[in-house]
Amino acid sequence: MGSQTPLKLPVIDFTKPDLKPGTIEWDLVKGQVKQALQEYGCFEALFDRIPLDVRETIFGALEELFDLPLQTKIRNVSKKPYHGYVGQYPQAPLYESLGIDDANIIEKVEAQTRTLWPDGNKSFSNIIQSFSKQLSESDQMIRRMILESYDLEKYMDEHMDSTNYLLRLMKYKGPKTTKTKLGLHSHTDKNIVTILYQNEVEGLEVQTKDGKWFDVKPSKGSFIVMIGESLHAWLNGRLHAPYHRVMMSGDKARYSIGLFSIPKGGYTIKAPDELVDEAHPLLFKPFDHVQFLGFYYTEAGQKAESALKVYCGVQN
Ligand SMILES: O=C(O)CCC(=O)C(=O)O
Ligand SMILES: [Fe+2]
Repeated sequence: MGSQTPLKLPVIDFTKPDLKPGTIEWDLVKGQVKQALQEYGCFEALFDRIPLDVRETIFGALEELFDLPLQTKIRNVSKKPYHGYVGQYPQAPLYESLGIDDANIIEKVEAQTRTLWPDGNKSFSNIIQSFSKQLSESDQMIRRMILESYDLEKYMDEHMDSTNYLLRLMKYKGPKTTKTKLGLHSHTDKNIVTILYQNEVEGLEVQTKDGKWFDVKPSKGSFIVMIGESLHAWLNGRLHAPYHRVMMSGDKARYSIGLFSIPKGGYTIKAPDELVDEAHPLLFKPFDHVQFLGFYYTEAGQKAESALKVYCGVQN
């Protein structure tokens, strides 16, 4: 909490012109991505696909959203657990969030916007969709690099087609104390890749592989890319899915946005044969992400240190 381990995440620059597969630039960045994800499970990323004015005005859209009455916000529901409105939890009193499923697809965003604003809200749905669409292209670029790094090109189309995008919009109230208060409890993400974007209020902390917490302080306008447990499992443990949490202090609200690439229900996550051998025995039995989430949100799933290991871990 606060000024603990003075560690700075690697910063990876994706803004170079002509960052295309097959170029020297691409291979250099690809190497940095692999190294950062093996070591920390996350890195800070510079992307320039999303115009600066969108990056700045999107927090205004979040403010407008969270200023809606609670009765309105709870109309944001989803069949999948943790995809709709989450908040008013005694264990996390500062935290509130909403989810937009298939946030890169305009018709889907407009329909979900109408549950909040019955007459629609064009400026809200447009900014949410364009932010998500551009960021989903960055997600795909990073996943392409990861698959190439492990010589898994033949799975590229299947892998890309097996996910959809959830955008979560989050608000953490300032606790208005000098003492640090929990914003969001320590967890690993359960999906494939998460890309986080935040306003100027810090609070995200990540745990290193050897258990030390450190503050993540992205520079203005940059993003945090993080691996979830579904990718960790699919790659048979090659990349690390880090524990992280949010700790809050001060008066100001933290707004953050997460784009989550999530395996579709019905798609079985199974480590490719290429990644399973004597030195790397299979870590997880094949599983369905949506069914796993069902377990994760049970009492047993919440209690487990690693819900995925309890659910489908192989005893080696
Ligand atoms: O607000 C943040 O920066 C982190 C959010 C997060 O970890 C999550 O939604 O899974
Ligand atoms: Fe997370």
